[in-house]
Amino acid sequence: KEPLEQTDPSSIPVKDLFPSGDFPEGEVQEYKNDNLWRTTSEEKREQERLEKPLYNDVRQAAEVHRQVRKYIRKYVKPGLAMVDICETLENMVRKLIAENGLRAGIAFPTGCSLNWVAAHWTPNGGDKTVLQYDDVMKLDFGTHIEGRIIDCAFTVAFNPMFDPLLEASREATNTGIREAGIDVRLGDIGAAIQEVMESYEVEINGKNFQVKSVRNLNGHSIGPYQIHASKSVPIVKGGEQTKMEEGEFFAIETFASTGKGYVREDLECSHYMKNFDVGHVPLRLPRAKQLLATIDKKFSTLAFCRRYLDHIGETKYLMALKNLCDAGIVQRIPPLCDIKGSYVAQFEHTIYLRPTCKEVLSRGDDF
Ligand SMILES: O=S(=O)(c1cccs1)N(Cc1ccc(F)cc1)Cc1ncn[nH]1
Ligand SMILES: [Mn+2]
Ligand SMILES: [Mn+2]
Ligand SMILES: [Mn+2]
Repeated sequence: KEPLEQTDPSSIPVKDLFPSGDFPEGEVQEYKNDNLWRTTSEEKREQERLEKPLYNDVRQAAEVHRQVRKYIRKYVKPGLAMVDICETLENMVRKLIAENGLRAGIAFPTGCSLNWVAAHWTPNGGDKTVLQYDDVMKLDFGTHIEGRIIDCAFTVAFNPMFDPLLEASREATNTGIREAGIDVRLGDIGAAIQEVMESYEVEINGKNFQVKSVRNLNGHSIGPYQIHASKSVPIVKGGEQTKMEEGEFFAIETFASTGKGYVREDLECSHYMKNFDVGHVPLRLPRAKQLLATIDKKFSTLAFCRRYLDHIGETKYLMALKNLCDAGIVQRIPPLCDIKGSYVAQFEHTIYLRPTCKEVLSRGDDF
């Protein structure tokens, strides 16, 4: 059967567009250097046939990501409230992914960090922030099917003076993706990313800057229901000798800055996430006990934000949430900021190191 046509704005769940259950493959890249044997190995091809259900889950999540961002790019304009941008995006993800509890849905809070805020900012309820013409907004959102997460981000700026800053991150991210591969040292990827990043200079409001790669932000490996697994992918040169391995998912993301190229925690926290390696903890405080039960049921180990607690009907939860954080059960993930007045751009894709090739799962015709 032929895939059906999506409406505009999108309304049909992606799984109904692909009745065969086979979802579009991402961009396939061959591994560099001596891994070319993998492309033709019968054993490796057989291994992939056995992994087909996994590929279709994560490819469905990737197709949802592509369709949502295609609509949102047209929708975002100066003058829109940040809350409206996030809720429009989140409602579209819920529809296109056919949200179903912990089996299919939003994977983490919609990052819409502005200007010198690099990551992990989303408005809390009641926030009045409005998007401006001169803003540099990083839209970083996640989709998942059965806990298989697509973590993918792009930057929106209306003023063309920011184009070279955006291009620096976009080219650096594509360089990181090309360098990635089985047995590649994470530190070597960081060096390649930094070299591209620092080859850019930008003029903003009459001042010249050499673009810096933010040295304390990283890409990361991804596991089932675990947005950051054990490995970090540096975006500057350094000694990281750990290697990438077959069968791993990675978020390759870079951050281009006109500031210090170094971020610190600042502003009110919105993002939270259960610690992956914390088991069952007996709690006496009734509100904390009830909130933990809700988190376990609605988010499990996926990251969430205050607006998501509002969305499921939780109220007056801040003290209980503080209790869970102080007990080490939930971690705060605060906004990460370069110096005030600077600008940061980001591009991010999720890749999978398949037995026969590297698949850029979230690649679209946009970036
Ligand atoms: O900075 S991270 O915490 C990190 C941890 C280890 C290496 S990188 N982080 C993981 C994450 C944390 C909270 C989220 F809601 C979503 C993701 C990277 C990231 N943020 C956005 N996209 N990707
Ligand atoms: Mn991300
Ligand atoms: Mn990421
Ligand atoms: Mn108990």
